[in-house]
Amino acid sequence: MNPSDLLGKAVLSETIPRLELRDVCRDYEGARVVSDLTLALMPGEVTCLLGPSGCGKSTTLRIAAGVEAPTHGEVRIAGRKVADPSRSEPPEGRSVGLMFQDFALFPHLDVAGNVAFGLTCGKAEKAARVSELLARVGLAGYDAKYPHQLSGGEQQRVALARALAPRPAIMLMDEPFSGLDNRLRDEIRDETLDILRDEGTAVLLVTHEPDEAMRMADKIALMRRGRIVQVGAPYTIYTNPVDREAAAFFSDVNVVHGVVKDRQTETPFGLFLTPGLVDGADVEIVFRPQHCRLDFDRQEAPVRPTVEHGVPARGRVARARFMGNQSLVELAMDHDGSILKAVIPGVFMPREGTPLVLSLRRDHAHVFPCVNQSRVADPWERHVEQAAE
Ligand SMILES: Nc1ncnc2c1ncn2[C@@H]1O[C@H](COP(=O)(O)OP(=O)(O)OP(=O)(O)O)[C@@H](O)[C@H]1O
Repeated sequence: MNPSDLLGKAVLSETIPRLELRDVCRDYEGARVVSDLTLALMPGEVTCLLGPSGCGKSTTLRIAAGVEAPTHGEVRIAGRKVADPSRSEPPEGRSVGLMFQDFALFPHLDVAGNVAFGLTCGKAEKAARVSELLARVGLAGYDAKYPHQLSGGEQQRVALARALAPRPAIMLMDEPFSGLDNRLRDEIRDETLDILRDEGTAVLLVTHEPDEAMRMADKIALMRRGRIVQVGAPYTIYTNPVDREAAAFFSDVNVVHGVVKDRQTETPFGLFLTPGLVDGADVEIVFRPQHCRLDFDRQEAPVRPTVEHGVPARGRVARARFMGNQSLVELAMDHDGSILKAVIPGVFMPREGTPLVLSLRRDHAHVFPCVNQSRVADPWERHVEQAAE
């Protein structure tokens, strides 16, 4: 059976989202755990719902699967409404494949029985699909083995074959690789992705690991406290974070504080333009340790400011650690004693107390108004203009 059959003869279009969540909310005991969530998954696209523990990722996935109903909003599959607060079709009618961390193969069924479990076609067709899938996941000839005779990675492959068997239009995966050790995880993750892409399945993968999302996703939907705060390609999300918290979700960040004056902000690293913000607004300049440069502080040949790296600021080494293929140097800054971190490729282990100058890639620095700033009531200029109208 193919996905079109499962969707009641609806033709699966390449231009209609396979899965759409529109303004979905979910309340538990009066508390809203998913808020106004809108998301569309296109065929063959892997979307990662990424966010910290408890932000509502699994709840969103369960609503997409049909295990739970939305309190508000609707779910559409291939353009057809399958759930709103008054009605929610069960998972069987949705053409969704499910893969969870606890992949729970049926222990009393052999591998072939597990893979064939969701198939309703004739015996010969079933056998053909099972062989095809076992070959696809690298387990040809494992048909008669039982789950307890398989390694964790092999069990995971069987779970994938089982989920793919009915050719679901959508695959919903909740931390499916977290039970595997690192090397196996990378391998299985990549293989799984290749298979899902080949099958043209739209994938929604829940994870709290930024590395996993960056590695797997065509599109990341970053969630926080029940809401999607940013959606985009991994590169975009990483290089253009929507705020400090979004930046800090992917790596350590350095933060330098400043106050807006005449649409710009003076810092020990030079001036930053801060258009749209009112005088007196507190801002933070956020940059990743990877985007820092360190130089020795030579009085006779001082480091000059450049367009790319701006003005260097002085500090002394507080700590240096070797991290494998790079070194992490923590610098106590002369201007305020704060610690800023720099990641330097290769081995760079200066002694504690060594004077260094730190500069940053200005094109990778982000300026955000402080979230809990107190100096002005509202940092945005437009509000002041609107109020004056
Ligand atoms: N059945 C339930 N009844 C009451 N509260 C629930 C229920 N399911 C989830 N919650 C709450 O909803 C919030 C979101 O939970 P959810 O499992 O969706 O988060 P998550 O982002 O997937 O977290 P994790 O990464 O830890 O699995 C949490 O505060 C959780 O305690």
